[in-house]
Amino acid sequence: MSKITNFMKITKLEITILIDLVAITAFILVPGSFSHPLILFLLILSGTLASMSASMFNNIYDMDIDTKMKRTRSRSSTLNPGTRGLIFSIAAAMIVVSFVLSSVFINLLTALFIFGGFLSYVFLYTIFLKRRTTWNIVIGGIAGGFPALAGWAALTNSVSFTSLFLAFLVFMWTPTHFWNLSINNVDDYKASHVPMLPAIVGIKKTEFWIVINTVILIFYSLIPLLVPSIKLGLPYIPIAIIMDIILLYYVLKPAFRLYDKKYFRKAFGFSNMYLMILLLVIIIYPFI
Ligand code: HEM
Ligand SMILES: CC(C)=CCC/C(C)=C/CC/C(C)=C/COP(=O)(O)OP(=O)(O)O
Repeated sequence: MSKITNFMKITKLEITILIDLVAITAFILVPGSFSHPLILFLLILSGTLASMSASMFNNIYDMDIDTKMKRTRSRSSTLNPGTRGLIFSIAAAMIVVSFVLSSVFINLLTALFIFGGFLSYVFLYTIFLKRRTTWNIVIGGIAGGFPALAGWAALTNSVSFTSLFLAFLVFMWTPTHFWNLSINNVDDYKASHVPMLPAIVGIKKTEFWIVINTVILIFYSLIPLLVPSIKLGLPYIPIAIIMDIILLYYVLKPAFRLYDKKYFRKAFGFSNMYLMILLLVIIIYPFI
């Protein structure tokens, strides 16, 4: 049992679940989506394989720094020089199966969007940006937008204002999501020379940029009020306003509590809740 749980650790399954929820949300928003359960199943399967594969390649590439960081060093029990070859082969097989399944049984555009998420996470973020610039997670955050484009394209073979809105919502959400977490691991990032924002500019400046990014995210989340063609269901706006207010409370609190790291951890935790609840409200509405 521990072999399976350890293997799941290097696939970052908890992240993949929220990534899948992004794709499912975009899929559900397409009129008539309920009559295509098989396409939805294939979308989730292809996206899950790609996301897990990307996470495995990320962990293989980051083996040198992951052993130096408290949060990630336990991965070496599963991923180490002895198992790297096997895990590389499994990850490679997963992304190939993902691309074949999505391109053959859904459509090429969806397969390209899923593959785009894989490429942007593995190459743009992990290999090119992560160890070079404090903009790493801002630009690398586009990886999280691809599932929304894939979810809409699975049934329409196209892009829309709605799928673009969802893609950029995840993109805008990512810095608030990750910078709160990174503050709790700032010493790790300094030790491994990864230029995450708090490791370079300090905690107070990072809190400033978290608040700025969150204010922009809040205004962005309410854009459907101004763009009628982005139809997310009646409950979206009122729930978004409530979630925006609570998110702002969580991201401002550290500044009023002497930048105590536990409040950044709470803000990180709520940021995941924030995105999950906004997505679930959109998914559940058509069923009520
Ligand atoms: C470049 C963009 C991103 C970065 C750098 C990032 C970074 C991280 C890191 C370092 C963790 C902690 C993982 C661990 O300790 O094992 C994490 C957790 C997580 N991330 Fe992100 N993330 C990004 C984008 C996303 C996206 C797009 C999603 C989903 C839409 C997402 C969802 C999650 C979830 C659900 C967790 C687990 C939270 C928990 O364990 O409670 N992340 N992220
Ligand atoms: C459609 C598709 C495949 C999309 C992929 C999107 C995706 C998996 C985004 C997640 C990005 C992420 C968790 C980065 C963290 O890596 P890190 O190296 O900073 O985290 P670590 O230090 O925990 O390894």
